[in-house]
Amino acid sequence: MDSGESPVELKKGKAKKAKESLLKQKSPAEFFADNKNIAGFDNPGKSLYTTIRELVENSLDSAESISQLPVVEITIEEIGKSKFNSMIGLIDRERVDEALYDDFETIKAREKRLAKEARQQEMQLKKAASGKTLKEPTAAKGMKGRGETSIYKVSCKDNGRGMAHDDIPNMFGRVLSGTKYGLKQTRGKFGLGAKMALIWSKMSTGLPIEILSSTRGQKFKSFCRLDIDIQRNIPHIHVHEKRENKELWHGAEIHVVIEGNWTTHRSKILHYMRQMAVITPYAEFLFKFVTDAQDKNVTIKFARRTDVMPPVPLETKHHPSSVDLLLIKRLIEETSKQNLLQFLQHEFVNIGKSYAERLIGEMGPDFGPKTPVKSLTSQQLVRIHQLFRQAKFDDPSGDCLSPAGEYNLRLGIIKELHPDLVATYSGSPQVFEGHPFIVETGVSVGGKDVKQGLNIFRFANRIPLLFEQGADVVTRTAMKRINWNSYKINQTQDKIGVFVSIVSTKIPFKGTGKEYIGDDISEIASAVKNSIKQCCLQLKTKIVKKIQAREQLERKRILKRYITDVSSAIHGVLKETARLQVAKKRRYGEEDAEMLDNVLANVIKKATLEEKLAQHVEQVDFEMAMDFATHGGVSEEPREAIFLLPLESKSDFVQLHTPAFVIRIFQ
Ligand SMILES: Nc1ncnc2c1ncn2[C@@H]1O[C@H](COP(=O)(O)OP(=O)(O)OP(=O)(O)O)[C@@H](O)[C@H]1O
Repeated sequence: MDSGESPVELKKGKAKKAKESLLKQKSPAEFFADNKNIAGFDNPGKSLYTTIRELVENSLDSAESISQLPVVEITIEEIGKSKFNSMIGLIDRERVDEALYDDFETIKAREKRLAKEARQQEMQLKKAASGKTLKEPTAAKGMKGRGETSIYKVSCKDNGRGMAHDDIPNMFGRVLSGTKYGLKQTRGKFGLGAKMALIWSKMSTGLPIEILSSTRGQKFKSFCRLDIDIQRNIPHIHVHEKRENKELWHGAEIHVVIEGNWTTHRSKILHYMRQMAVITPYAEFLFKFVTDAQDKNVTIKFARRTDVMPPVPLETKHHPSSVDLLLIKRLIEETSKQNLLQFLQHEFVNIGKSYAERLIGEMGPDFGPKTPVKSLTSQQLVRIHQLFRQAKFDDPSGDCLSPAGEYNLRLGIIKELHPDLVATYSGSPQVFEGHPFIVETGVSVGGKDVKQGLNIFRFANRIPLLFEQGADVVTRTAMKRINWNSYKINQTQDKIGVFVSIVSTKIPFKGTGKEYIGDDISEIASAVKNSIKQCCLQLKTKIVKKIQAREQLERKRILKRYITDVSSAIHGVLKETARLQVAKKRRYGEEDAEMLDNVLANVIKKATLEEKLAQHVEQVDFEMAMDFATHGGVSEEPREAIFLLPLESKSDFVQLHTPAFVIRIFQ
């Protein structure tokens, strides 16, 4: 068709159209660079925290994947802006136009600030004199103080699996690439963390990331220095070479230089490390913060407390109820199985051969066990998907999961809170959207350095979660759905520790920053509630016993307090009565008369009465304790049958029941 336009006009038209088009594309790297907050890189301080997290979690995943007890060394070296400038060959410049800078103050503004500070100081002094608590004076506008950022070199070294030489550039320089997309309990999942650290370094310092790595038995170490082409989402390699590895070291060592803020996030970073050490007691962590101001340096070694590692989580297959149409299509593309029967049987959990046959029968006449799976039409896939949604399948088992274990949780609580009482509970595997999960909980009461009220510690796939506490399912459940009073625990006054660890093949984090688990998945919310309640029930028994023991002690103490007075009163009455008997004013029976004689002869003294009364109080106390134990006191404890078996086993026995145990005596 002839438009009647000349080639020049056509070209111009096309260029105009291109200019007018609003359609633009973004690469994943560009998207995350623009929205770095959703990956936990909200500001320089938080970015420092998240970078450390991502590197540490990669190191642990890596060491655990080869069943190696992890040793992780983390160093944060403060470089400072001036040192950084000289590192990149930028000469420091003196300020010329002071008024250009954000922290510039006019003489008037300075006078105003000084006057305000003097007023504040005066008020503080007055408050201090009247014994009132003092508030930190707020920094005046223009003074950066805690907000000051700096440049840090973050290094993380581990003894893990290492990476294949050729894979390194993509592992660190292509957003959404990784080895943890399978259905398996791992800390990492998205294929994003390490790349975000690199994107942040590119955005804040412009410096590349450095990786040194070697796999087990490999005679060379791979060294790679790279940054990322954000628009194209591909690695931009500066150096990628093999180096000598005489000591046959295996693991990875990552160095990245980023802007951060140690001052504002120091406590969160240390808190994270401490909690990581709590939930990973089989790992050794060496944490260092190095700066020019020697007194600010930090070195902490979190020693390994056990050599027993939880079993390595296993990769599992999809549960039919958890797959969507896209996933079914992908599984069909990837499967090596030829026909529908084999496909159903081998690519999913909980579909045995006979169940697969029944499912195929239910799909209709167009389907048969021998139907080539790759020939299925889109409609047929929809039919399969619909059936997967409606049919009944056994729940996936939790065998592929590796929970931290009640023992580790208890150890952690004792280490963190030094409580007076602690109870732990490990729930059986449960399921949400076809993914198995296990909730383990520890609840404690009392302890030193613990604040009153609820102290909540959350872990997901053995990662400590420190941000967004208020929106998390654990916090909400503990605050709103547990009636602490009914377990004799005071929610506001007692020092309560709540540790909850959830593991799953899929943790439904809100956002890629892995900061909290929402409160909207009813299966998880009810499992969390149940496991906290189970701990509370155990605690209630202990607390009731403690209260009873305390009351008993108190009763004894009160009774004992009266012994002296009561004894002297009785002794006085007896003496008076004895005198009346001597004066023949009154006559008593033989036994009483003898007792009165003894009083007069000082055989029965005040001390004798005191001693007898004290013995009586002890006796009554003992009888009451026995009575309590026989009538239900001990019955709240879990009972276990103990049997004394004869060498040659006979089944003829009598059974004796006591409140605490059962004895079987064989005849
Ligand atoms: N220290 C390490 N040792 C061995 N492999 C590593 C190490 N760090 C990263 N990797 C590899 O690089 C891949 C990408 O890491 P990255 O942190 O970007 O994502 P991820 O850990 O898979 O997922 P997430 O974004 O959820 O953390 C990992 O899947 C892992 O295979």
